[in-house]
Amino acid sequence: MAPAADGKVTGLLAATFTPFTAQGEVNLSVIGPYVDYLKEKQGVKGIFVNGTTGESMSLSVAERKVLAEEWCLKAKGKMDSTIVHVGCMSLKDSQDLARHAAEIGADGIAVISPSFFKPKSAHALRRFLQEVALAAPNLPFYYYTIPAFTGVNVPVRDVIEDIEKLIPTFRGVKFSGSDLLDFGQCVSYSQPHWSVLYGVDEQLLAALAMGANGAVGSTYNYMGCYVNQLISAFETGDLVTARTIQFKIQELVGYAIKLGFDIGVNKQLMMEVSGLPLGPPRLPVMPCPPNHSKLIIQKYHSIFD
Ligand SMILES: CC(=O)N[C@H](C=O)[C@@H](O)[C@H](O)[C@H](O)CO
Ligand SMILES: CC(=O)C(=O)O
Repeated sequence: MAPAADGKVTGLLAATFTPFTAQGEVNLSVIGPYVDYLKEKQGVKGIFVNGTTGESMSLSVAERKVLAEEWCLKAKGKMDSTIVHVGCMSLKDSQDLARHAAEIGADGIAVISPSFFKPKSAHALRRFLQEVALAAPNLPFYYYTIPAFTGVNVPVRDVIEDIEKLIPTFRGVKFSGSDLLDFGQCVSYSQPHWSVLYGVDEQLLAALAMGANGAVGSTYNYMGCYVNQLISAFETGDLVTARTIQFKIQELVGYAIKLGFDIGVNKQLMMEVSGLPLGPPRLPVMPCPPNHSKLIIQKYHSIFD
């Protein structure tokens, strides 16, 4: 997946963690070194900020703005794409963040459906997305589905039907669900200038076979270098190598799920692998228990070293 000349997003994007101080305040000073780590050590060429992994729904709008600004600033000239997630429960907050993302030079915005008052139809969801997109009329727009978290199960294929008539800036989907029927139908309907990006890292290979243009995920923070090898192997038709790497990722994620995988555990793993001081997660997410962190990092090294 060579970078496309037309700005189309391809390859691997890391869904970044939000660095906090030990006291739980946003810690902007880590973002510069974090970008360098992703580029130099993980070979990651894009970032997806303030998403699920970044605990966006636990951040204030003001925090999301300073974070987005710092990520864009530090990623400039280093990352091929910086996508800022701007979805909120309130349309007004989402529009505010969308306008802000345009001002700070983000390469695109993504929006998750509101999940307290859930849209009851594809139409309602499309109208919400449209109103957010209109606040940043020049920015590439991505719909982000993550049904396990939102409880919103509107088929994405229904959301994207003739979507450019509503949202001329529509450029793709970040698909963090395991419904490969819906995913395949999105790829099959996708336009040449769209990117259909997959977000369930432990089954990326299946999505690549189905035609994914790229991947956005939390584990690319610390396994990006291996997943780049998986993608290259897939592209050269070496499915044996691609599967070997995918199975290693499944072994780690499967192990973490058994222990209780959440953003606290995931963030701890990233801190241990990268050495970056990312701080604790924010309540209600709890910090990773020290015994779990030890076991998971041992597992990581036993699989990848
Ligand atoms: C819930 C969540 O964080 N999903 C991420 C992206 O959407 C994934 O990258 C997962 O963290 C990853 O696939 C591990 O399960
Ligand atoms: C994983 C992902 O894409 C997110 O954190 O939003």
